[in-house]
Amino acid sequence: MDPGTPSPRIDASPLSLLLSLSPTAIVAIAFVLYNLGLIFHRLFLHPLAKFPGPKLAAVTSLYEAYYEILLKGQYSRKISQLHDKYGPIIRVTPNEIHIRDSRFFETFYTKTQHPNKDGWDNRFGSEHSVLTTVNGAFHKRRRAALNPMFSRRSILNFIHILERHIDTFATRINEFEARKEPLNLSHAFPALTGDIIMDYFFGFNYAQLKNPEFESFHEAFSKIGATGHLATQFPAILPLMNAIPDSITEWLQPAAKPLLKFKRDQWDVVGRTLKGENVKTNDAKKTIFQEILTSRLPDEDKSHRRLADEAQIVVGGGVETTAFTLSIASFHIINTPRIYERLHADLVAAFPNRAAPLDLVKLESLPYLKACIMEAARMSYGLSARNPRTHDKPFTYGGYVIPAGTSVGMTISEVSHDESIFPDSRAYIPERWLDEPKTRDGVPLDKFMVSFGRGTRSCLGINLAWTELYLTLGMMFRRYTFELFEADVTDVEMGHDFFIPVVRTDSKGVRVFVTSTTN
Ligand code: HEM
Repeated sequence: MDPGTPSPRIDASPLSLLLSLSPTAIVAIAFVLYNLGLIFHRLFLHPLAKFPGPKLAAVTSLYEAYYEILLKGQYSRKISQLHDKYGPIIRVTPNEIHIRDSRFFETFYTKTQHPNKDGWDNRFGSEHSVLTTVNGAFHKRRRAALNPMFSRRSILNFIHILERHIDTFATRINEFEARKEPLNLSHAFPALTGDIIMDYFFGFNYAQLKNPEFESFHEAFSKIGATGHLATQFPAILPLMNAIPDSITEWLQPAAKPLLKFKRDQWDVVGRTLKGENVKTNDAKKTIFQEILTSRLPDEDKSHRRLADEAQIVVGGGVETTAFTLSIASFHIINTPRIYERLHADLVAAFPNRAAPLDLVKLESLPYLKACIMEAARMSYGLSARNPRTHDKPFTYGGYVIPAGTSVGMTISEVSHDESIFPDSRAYIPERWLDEPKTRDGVPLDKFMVSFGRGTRSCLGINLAWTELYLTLGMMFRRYTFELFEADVTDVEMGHDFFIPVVRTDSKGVRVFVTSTTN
C-alpha cells in the first residue's frame, strides 16, 4: 500500500458490529442477554432475593421441573431436605416461598381471611372449580353455594345410599371369600368411593363396585396425575391436550379411558340437567348439582363449563383421598394383629349380632375405631402437593417480611411427619390418639391433624369422608378377618407426589384373603 494512502477506517462501534450480524445471531445474543439479566434480577434485585434456599431454585423453575417431571413427583421430598439445610423458610422457585413449621400451620391457613390460591388453575387447566379458584372472593361465594350440601345433616339424609354401597361391598367381599381369591383393596376402595361420590353429585353411579375388576377412575388418576406437573411448568399443555380427540388420547394412554368417558358423560349430564331433564335415578333428596343450580350464585357461575369443571374436581377430590385413607388403615390394621384384635373386640361388643346394620352414631362412639381413622388420615395427607396462598398484604415470618403478592406454601406431610409432634411418625400407632393426647408442650394433638387442610379453603367433604371411613372400616373389621397376600408397607406409602400421594408405580395393591368371622 502506498504509504501516503490513509488506511481504510474500521468502524468498530457496537451498533455497526450488531448490524453486521445475521438475524439469528442477533436473536441468540438478545436471548442470552435477557436471561443473564433475568438471572441477575432474580438473584440480587428480586423481592425474594434475600430468602434462603438453593440459588438454582431462585434462578429458574426448571429446578422444580427436574424433580417433578423427570424424577416423577419428588420435589416435596427435596423441599423437606432443603428445609433441613436452610431452615424453616426457603425460596423454592423464583417466585415462591415455602414454610415448614407445624405450629404455624393453623395461623397460616386462617379461618378469617380469604387469600388467593395461585397455580392450581394451571395444574388442573381450570380455574372454575372451588378447589382451583384463584381469587379468594370468588372462592368464598362458590364455596358458600356448596356448603349446605356437605353439612352433617345432608350426609345423614344421604346415608341410606351410602349404606347400600357398603352392603354391595360386603357382597363382593363374600364372593372373594367363596372363591378363595385375593381381593385387591386398593382397587375396591376407589370403586366404592367413586360410586358414592357419583350418587352424591349427580344422583346416579357407574356401578364400579359391581365391576368384576373394580374398574374405576383410580388407574387414570394415578397414571395421569403427573400431567399436573407438566401443566404447572407449561400451562398451554392442557388446553392443547383437550384439543386432541379423545380417541387419540386413549390410544396414547389407555388408562385415561374411564376418566375421559367420565368427562364426556358429565359434560352431557350437566347439559341435560341445564335443559331441565332429570338425570337423577337414585332416591337422594337432592344432589350437589341441584344444590348449585338452585343456589344464589350469579349466572356466570352456573355456566355449563364451570359446572362441568366443578363436577370433575369434586369427584376427583372425593375418590382417591378417602380410598387411600381406607387402604392405609386396612393395611396396617391387618398387618398388626394387636390392632386388629382390639378393634374387632370393640366392634363385637358394640354390635353383638354380626349381620346387624352398623349404626353410624354407635360407630362414632368407639374411641379405638376413631383413633385408627385419625392415624390413617394423618398418614394419608389428603394432598401431597404444597398448598399455596397469596396474601395482598406483606406478612412477617421468622424475621422475614414476605412481600404482598408472594405465593407462599406449606405441606401437610411435613406436619404429619414432624417427629417432635408424632414420634416414630412413619409407624401406624392408633394409640397416640387415645385419651385426649397432648404434645410434649401441652398442645392438644388434634391441632396437628391437618390432613383435611385448615382455614377457609379446608376440605369440604370432611363429613362425607369420615362417614365413609366409619361405615367401611366398621363393616370390614366387625365381619371379617384378613390375611395379606404379597403386600408390604410400600403399597400404602407415598412413592410419588402427583398432587395426591401415589404409591410406587409397580405396586400391585393391598391384596388380601378374606374369612368371615364366626362371632
Ligand atoms: C380422607 C379423605 C379426604 C381428605 C384427607 C381430604 C383432604 C382435603 C384437603 C387437604 C383439602 C384442602 C385444600 C386446600 O386447603 O386448598 C381438601 C379440599 C377439598 N375437598 Fe377433600 N379430602 C378428603 C375427602 C373429600 C371428599 C370425600 C370430598 C367430597 C366430595 C372432598 C371434597 C373436597 C373439596 C370440594 C375441596 C375444596 C374445598 C375448597 O377449596 O374450598 N374431599 N380436601
